[in-house]
Amino acid sequence: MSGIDPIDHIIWHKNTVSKDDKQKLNQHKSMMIWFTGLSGSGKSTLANALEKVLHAQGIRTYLLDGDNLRHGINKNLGFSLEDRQENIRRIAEVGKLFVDAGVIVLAAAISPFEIDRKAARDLFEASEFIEVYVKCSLDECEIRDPKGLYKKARAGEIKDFTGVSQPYEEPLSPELVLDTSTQSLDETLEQLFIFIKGRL
Ligand SMILES: Nc1ncnc2c1ncn2[C@@H]1O[C@H](COP(=O)(O)OS(=O)(=O)O)[C@@H](OP(=O)(O)O)[C@H]1O
Ligand SMILES: Nc1ncnc2c1ncn2[C@@H]1O[C@H](COP(=O)(O)OP(=O)(O)O)[C@@H](O)[C@H]1O
Repeated sequence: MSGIDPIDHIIWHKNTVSKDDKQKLNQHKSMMIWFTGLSGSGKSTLANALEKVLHAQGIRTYLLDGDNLRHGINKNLGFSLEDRQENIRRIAEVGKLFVDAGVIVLAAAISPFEIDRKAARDLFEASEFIEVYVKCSLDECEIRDPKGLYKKARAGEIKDFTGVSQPYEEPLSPELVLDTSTQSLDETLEQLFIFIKGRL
């Protein structure tokens, strides 16, 4: 290796139509709302419910769901620590493009490691990244088991399963914590909507 990074020869070209211009056209700010939590905690349910409310108010949104992206852009990734890191990196980078396009992005991914969530956060301006910890006890997630995955993980049919055979690190300083073990969907959605409305 020559020691010269190819990135040294790639110069950033500033786009003529800025993020600010796009936000003005949309008449709202753009941001990344990042949902993290155990499988079955309620990330997808809450993200879909919030998107529906925002969409009904004429707000431009896009939902990046970890499960869905693993059918396409992330289909070559598994659940090792390295693959999860790359999964989060891609979701965050794609989300950044949407935020740049003036859109409110909702990303729902387990994102179990603080270091990967921090790397995602660092791609955005401070006010643009809202980390929502969808908090739910492992016991309750296992009772819900909406996809039957905990049962399979306990039976040893799925390895590296978050909460069972791989850790979930609770967020250190999320913007919002929603406790779905003790509160209904309507209650948690209301808290979330009030918080986001204050940032629009
Ligand atoms: N080993 C293992 N561990 C955790 N989850 C697993 C695993 N294998 C498959 N699944 C299913 O994949 C969904 C998690 O994908 P994510 O992209 O959100 O994961 S991560 O952010 O990279 O940790 C997760 O979706 P949710 O249940 O919606 O969280 C599971 O349905
Ligand atoms: N307050 C709540 N918020 C979100 N989901 C909840 C809540 N209370 C119960 N649930 C239920 O928990 C399950 C969560 O599933 P899901 O949204 O797929 O989780 P995740 O995307 O985190 O894997 C759903 O069946 C949902 O109806």
